[in-house]
Amino acid sequence: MLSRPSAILRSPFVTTNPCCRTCHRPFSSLNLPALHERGLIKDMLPDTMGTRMSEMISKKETSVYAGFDPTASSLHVGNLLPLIGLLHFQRAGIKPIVVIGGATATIGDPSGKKTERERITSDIVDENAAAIRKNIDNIFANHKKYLWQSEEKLPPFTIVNNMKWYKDINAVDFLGNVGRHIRIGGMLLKDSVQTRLNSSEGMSFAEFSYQAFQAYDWLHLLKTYNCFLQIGGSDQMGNMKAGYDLIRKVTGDSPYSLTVPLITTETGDKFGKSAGNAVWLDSEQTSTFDFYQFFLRSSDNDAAQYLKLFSFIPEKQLTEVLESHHANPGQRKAQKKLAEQATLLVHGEEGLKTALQATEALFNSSVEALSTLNPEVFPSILGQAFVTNLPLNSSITVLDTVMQAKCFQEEKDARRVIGAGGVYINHQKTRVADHVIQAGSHILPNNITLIRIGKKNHYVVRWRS
Ligand SMILES: Nc1ncnc2c1ncn2[C@@H]1O[C@H](COP(=O)(O)OP(=O)(O)OP(=O)(O)O)[C@@H](O)[C@H]1O
Ligand SMILES: N[C@@H](Cc1ccc(O)cc1)C(=O)O
Repeated sequence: MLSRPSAILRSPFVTTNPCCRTCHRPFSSLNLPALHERGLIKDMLPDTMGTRMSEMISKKETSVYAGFDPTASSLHVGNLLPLIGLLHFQRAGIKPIVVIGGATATIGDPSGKKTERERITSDIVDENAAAIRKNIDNIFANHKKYLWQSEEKLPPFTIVNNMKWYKDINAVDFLGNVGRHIRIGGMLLKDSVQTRLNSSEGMSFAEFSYQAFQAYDWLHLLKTYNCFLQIGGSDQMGNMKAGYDLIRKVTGDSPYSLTVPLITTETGDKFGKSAGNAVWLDSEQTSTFDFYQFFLRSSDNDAAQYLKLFSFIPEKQLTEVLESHHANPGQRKAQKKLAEQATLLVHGEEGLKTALQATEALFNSSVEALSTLNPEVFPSILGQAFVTNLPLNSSITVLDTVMQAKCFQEEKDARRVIGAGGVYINHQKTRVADHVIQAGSHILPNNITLIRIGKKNHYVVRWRS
């Protein structure tokens, strides 16, 4: 589910290049109206793009940035959207900068939070920063390798931790040089502040000051990388406005911010860390298979919208996919294309191959696909807890196997469900608990056994001789 892009009837852009609706190459130069049409742009500040900014973009006189606080050990699907925004700019020859908020993570962004974040130690922040740097590196590398079908060279991207500049600025200098340009009135008006001030918990000075740090980041990037553009989720507009005001005040120049829509659940909650419903980009936390399945399971409406947001497929091809999908929705062509493109971006060709093979093996009941999967990939497909290594023992029974694989807590439950026909071994129903496990039928050539309880609970045993 996605919050709808705000309706902007009149185009808010000064168009410097024509819409590439019919071109086959995906966005050879930045086409903001086309991105807007795709639903990737929710709001803008200022709310129209002036001639000067359009020119800076077309002459590539600016870079563009988005920031991510390392408050978890992986990014998630929601964070993908600002990154995809950066990639669209990179495709147009504009240098993308990713800020990892090593400093800001210790302060805690109050945007969209009902309560203050727990303080994280700097050791954990450093570990998280290294982990999300890997996510980001992979995404840029996969995009270049699998999704950029052009001879043109992409400009290099930069990842920078904001601790790099904060470690050299002391509090007195920060307040003296930066704080004096930021007006309390504007800070108080932010939704993130108002919500907290009206709550029983109130707000700490640290969280209140967060917007000043994000504002200064932008000023610093403007001076260092000529960065006039910032992208973030729509919950970031308040922080971006603080940066916009600071830059105007200090430099007299006008920067520009764009927000992407927030991906939400059916109940309207933002997909993310705090909501506890994240689909992680790190395959140790959400397997490539589950990642693929998340997109494959989306509703027809979401799939149509997500394809525009999460893929780089040009408009014409997108229309073809959707027309073909609507002609026969049962084939789920839109969902398959979406899952394929998002998985390629995050997990590359290898990840997509594993996800497709696992889908065949688990959901399309293909014993052949199951037998050709590398036993080492099962922990990443199912999760470590659902994979058990067992010694090959000539007299082990079906009952022993399901108990040792921790499919049931009590033997009596295992016997009852097996007797009722609820246990499948390598997709074959098995009703006899005391049958001895046989190589060939129960144990596949890759030395694994797939156990399914009911419709969708999968366990794997890897046999070791
Ligand atoms: N569900 C989402 N849809 C679109 N953008 C998102 C989503 N979740 C986060 N973002 C964006 O990703 C960037 C980094 O977000 P952030 O580090 O705050 O992640 P988060 O998951 O929102 O964390 P938390 O839930 O702890 O606030 C921000 O620009 C934010 O707006
Ligand atoms: N405040 C952003 C992360 C961020 C950090 C530093 C920045 O300069 C920009 C963005 C968030 O929590 O989502």
